[in-house]
Amino acid sequence: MKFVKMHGLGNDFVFIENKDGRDKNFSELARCMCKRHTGIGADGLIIIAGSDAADVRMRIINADGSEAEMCGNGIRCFAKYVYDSKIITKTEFSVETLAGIMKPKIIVDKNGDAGLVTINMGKPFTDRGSIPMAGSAGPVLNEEITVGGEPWKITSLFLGVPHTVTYVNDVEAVDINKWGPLFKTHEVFPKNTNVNFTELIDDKTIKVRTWERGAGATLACGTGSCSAAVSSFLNGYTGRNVDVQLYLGSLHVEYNEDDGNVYMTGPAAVSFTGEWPDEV
Ligand SMILES: N[C@@H](CCC[C@H](N)C(=O)O)C(=O)O
Repeated sequence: MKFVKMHGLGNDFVFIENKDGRDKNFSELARCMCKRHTGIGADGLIIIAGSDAADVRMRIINADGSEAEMCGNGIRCFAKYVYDSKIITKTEFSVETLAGIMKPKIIVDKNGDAGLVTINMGKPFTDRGSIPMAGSAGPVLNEEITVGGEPWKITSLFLGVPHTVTYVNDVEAVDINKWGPLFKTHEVFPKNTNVNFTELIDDKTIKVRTWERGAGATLACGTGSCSAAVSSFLNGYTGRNVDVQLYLGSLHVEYNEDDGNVYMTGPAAVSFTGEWPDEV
């Protein structure tokens, strides 16, 4: 089985094409491929498949074998993959995901390949009941919960996947491997949560470190960056346009005033290609 290893600012994925088109359970394959020491090593497995509802379909299986609804860094890589390999020849197209239809826009580089990619991530939802934020009261801002015996203020929302944002003075000082799992399984999150420890730099810049459901601490999280940007705007800390600083670079996020959608722009890169034995 041919695979391509890609990453979006260090959030890394194995890509395979589901050529026969049948829906399969890819959990075990994801667990084996994603293992850092005995596999290819990745935060998730992404499957490229055909779609009746959009130009193409993306499935994302986390490193632990659980399937996520969406993946922000993954879909930028996905867009580069399908554009550079000519599965899709348009620079603007639609991708079916479990979180709905996403719309990538490719910015073509000087070699004719996909360079930066902008994704229309759709509208944020309130977290717990999946109520659209537009026209509703929106999420509860800075709600206090007790995690690991300590009080934390959180803003939770659903932007492709469930996210919680909590503000800290210094993200580097937070032991995210300690706190991440405690947030993830907290009783207030029926589908578990990803958690984004967020430091405010100025009204146009935030710094985010994410602990992900299904993958643990990652170098970047696209849906998490978007959630932290939306939360920062709703809390009155930033404007609608924010640069999100991550370990290996930045994502630009715009929470558009006119259409209520969230637009994320950032890089996507191929690390290497290879063959994986078919018998897992
Ligand atoms: N890294 C991703 C999010 C992947 C899904 C997440 N682990 C979940 O299960 O919710 C991103 O860039 O958005």
